[in-house]
Amino acid sequence: MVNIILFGPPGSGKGTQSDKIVARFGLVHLSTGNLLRQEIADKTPLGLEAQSFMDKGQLVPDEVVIGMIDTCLEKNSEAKGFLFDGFPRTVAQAEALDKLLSLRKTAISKVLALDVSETELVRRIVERGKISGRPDDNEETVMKRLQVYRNETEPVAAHYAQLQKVEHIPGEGSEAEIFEALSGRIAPFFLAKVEE
Ligand SMILES: Nc1ncnc2c1ncn2[C@@H]1O[C@H](COP(=O)(O)OP(=O)(O)OP(=O)(O)O)[C@@H](O)[C@H]1O
Ligand SMILES: Nc1ncnc2c1ncn2[C@@H]1O[C@H](COP(=O)(O)O)[C@@H](O)[C@H]1O
Repeated sequence: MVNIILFGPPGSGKGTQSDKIVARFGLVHLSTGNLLRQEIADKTPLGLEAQSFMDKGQLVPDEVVIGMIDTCLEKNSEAKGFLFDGFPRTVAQAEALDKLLSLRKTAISKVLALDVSETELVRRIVERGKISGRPDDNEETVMKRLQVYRNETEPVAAHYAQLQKVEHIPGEGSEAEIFEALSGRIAPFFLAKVEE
């Protein structure tokens, strides 16, 4: 299996690039943000619990998102690999993910981290807010989300850097350029499988 974490702060282009990556490589896209927004749209108890955290730019409790990912891995047991987007966001989530994958005799292949300046992140999210309808797409909430990212999510990169799994990719430039840079890091995992 090929398991990629697309890592980066809010607004760095993870969702945009995920759509292109899954189309090219056939990985299953697991975006915890999208899964949580679907729960909210469906008005489930999980969605109602998550909404209060999301609207304030806070993280949803670890056990909630880890449970969601566990269920998705189980449902997609035949997948050739996964693209994780917006997960893991805490070291506890990363450790739980490593265990869930190891139970399935697999592991994270690569963490691809998109680097974008804070000014550009805020610009993109405020711009997205004009059409997204997301209550967390405004300047005040994005500042909170960036603070949460620095405090709780950046240590996840250090967790995988210890395992030599992290590569940084410039996240500013055209979507096509960024996609080619990401594809160039993912393709070798598929070539290696063919040569085995
Ligand atoms: N290379 C790029 N240049 C300029 N704008 C971009 C680029 N890539 C994505 N965007 C725009 O920036 C916004 C954020 O992108 P996207 O939703 O993919 O980010 P994200 O990392 O998934 O964000 P979040 O974690 O907040 O959901 C979107 O409006 C998207 O169209
Ligand atoms: N992995 C996650 N852990 C905790 N909270 C999460 C996680 N993924 C998403 N969330 C919540 O949803 C919003 C939006 O997520 P995006 O990935 O940016 O769409 C995020 O601010 C958290 O509240």
